[in-house]
Amino acid sequence: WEGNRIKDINEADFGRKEIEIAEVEMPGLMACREEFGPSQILKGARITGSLHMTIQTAVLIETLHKLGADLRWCSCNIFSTQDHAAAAIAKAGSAKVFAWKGENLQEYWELTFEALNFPNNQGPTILVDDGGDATMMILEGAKWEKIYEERKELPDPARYETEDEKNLYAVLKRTIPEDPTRWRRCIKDLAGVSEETTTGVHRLYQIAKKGELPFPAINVNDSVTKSKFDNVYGCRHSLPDGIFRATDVMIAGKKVVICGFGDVGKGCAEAMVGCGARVYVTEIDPICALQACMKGLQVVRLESVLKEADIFITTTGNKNIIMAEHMAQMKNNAIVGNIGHFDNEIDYHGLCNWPEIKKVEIKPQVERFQFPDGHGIIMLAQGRLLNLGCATGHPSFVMSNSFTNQTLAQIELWTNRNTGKYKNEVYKLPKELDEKVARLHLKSLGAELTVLSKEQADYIHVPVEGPYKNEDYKY
Ligand SMILES: NC(=O)c1ccc[n+]([C@@H]2O[C@H](COP(=O)([O-])OP(=O)(O)OC[C@H]3O[C@@H](n4cnc5c(N)ncnc54)[C@H](O)[C@@H]3O)[C@@H](O)[C@H]2O)c1
Ligand SMILES: O=C(Nc1ccc2nc(N3CCOCC3)sc2c1)c1ccc(CN2C(=O)C=NC2=O)cc1
Repeated sequence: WEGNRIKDINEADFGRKEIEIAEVEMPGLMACREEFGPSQILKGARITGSLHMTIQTAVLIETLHKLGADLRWCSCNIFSTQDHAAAAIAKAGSAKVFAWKGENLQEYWELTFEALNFPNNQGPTILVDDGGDATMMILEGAKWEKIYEERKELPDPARYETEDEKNLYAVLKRTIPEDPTRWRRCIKDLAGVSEETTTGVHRLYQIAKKGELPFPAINVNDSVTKSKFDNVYGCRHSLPDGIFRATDVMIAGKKVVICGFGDVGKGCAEAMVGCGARVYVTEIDPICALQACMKGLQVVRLESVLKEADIFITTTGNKNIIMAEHMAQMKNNAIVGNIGHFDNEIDYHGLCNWPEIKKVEIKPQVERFQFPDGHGIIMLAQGRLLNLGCATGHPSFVMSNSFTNQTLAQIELWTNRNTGKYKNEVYKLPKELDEKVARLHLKSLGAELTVLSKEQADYIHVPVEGPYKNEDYKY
């Protein structure tokens, strides 16, 4: 399809049907269209997005488009694109899309370049990033342009360690000689970036700390209405979703171990209690452990429950939580899954290399590993995020909260591109906007907010219209 690079335009109608369903579940985005659409507040903006090309992201894209922006979009993960979502956006012309499920790394970086390459060799004027790859391409591109200007040659991409780096620099090596000032022009044109996740935000703070951030950045990840929704409510919904789709196991009456009792662990434990399980928690942090006790949960060491628990879920964001040695001691057909960090909470590699282990794929993303003694364990999503591998990630309503933050952040960056309000630093959205995101999601749930009297507002020292909490309030 002219100007797009997607898998199959024939999936567009299916995508459109799912987008229309998702819109009803994304009231915050629909409210933004109502409020900011008439004024075309993003008119003139060129937005590049590097964020999972899913049905929910399609609703974000069409919201930004309806606010007047011109968009080009790629995914931030080689597997996360839903091809029917990409096709629907391409067919509607809401954005030019450069993404398909199952990209290789060379394609991934070529597609990221395409998303950054507007007509007439222009770059974006605002950026939506998830994990920081688009930001990195721009910053590394500007760095390599200076090298090229001085030496009239560029380093060999093969010098880099990872396949990721090799492929990123291969794109830069090809494109810089064609237009040796592109990336510096892009930086000059950019009003800023709004970053979706912890990883990307961490990278931005590191760059800013070195004084090397050349445009403003808004940390969407740490909006309460983003992180609590992603971490607590998103996982509370999608953990059982993934387990049910993968195993059809009856959770009620079973012993479930949740490793980690942070935001994700709290959501997961609550879901498992709701399913009628007996829930055990492992923790390193005494405060989180005490919180688990206050919920009536048993705080244990993993080693103490290996032989009796039925389901083990890691949520720690740490590595080496469940090792092959642990799984060798588990009861027959114990279920093991991860919903925390990418793929190193569970020792999947060690399990695959256990002497005389037998691996049988029950169905995609569900494997049974049988030990020499005949007992086996059921591994979900190869130890990767089971809510993505075995289900469809977070539900639309959860993403509506995240993406309404993204939309408000894009408006902030664009409308303040010439006001000097934002310096080349990393900002969180003001609490008023965080509260606004929450407000935009109440009506569809039938919630009725109470309004403070002036006297009450003065009594608790807050404005009648908010913000209602101070910056370090723990929701
Ligand atoms: N799958 C998803 O959709 C999804 C969504 C949001 C977050 N996450 C990921 O989940 C992870 C956790 O996120 P979070 O917001 O809950 O973080 P968090 O820091 O709030 O919680 C992690 C908890 O694990 C505990 N922990 C660390 N090491 C441990 C160990 N060895 N044993 C037991 N407990 C240990 C910590 O004390 C902490 O309480 C992160 O990697 C995050 O990126 C995944
Ligand atoms: O990462 C995401 N998705 C994803 C899907 C499949 C997949 N398959 C993989 N592999 C690994 C190697 O072996 C083959 C299989 S990795 C992988 C990743 C992802 C994250 C957040 C949102 C945010 N989100 C929602 O949750 C809902 N809408 C959203 O935009 C989406 C996808």
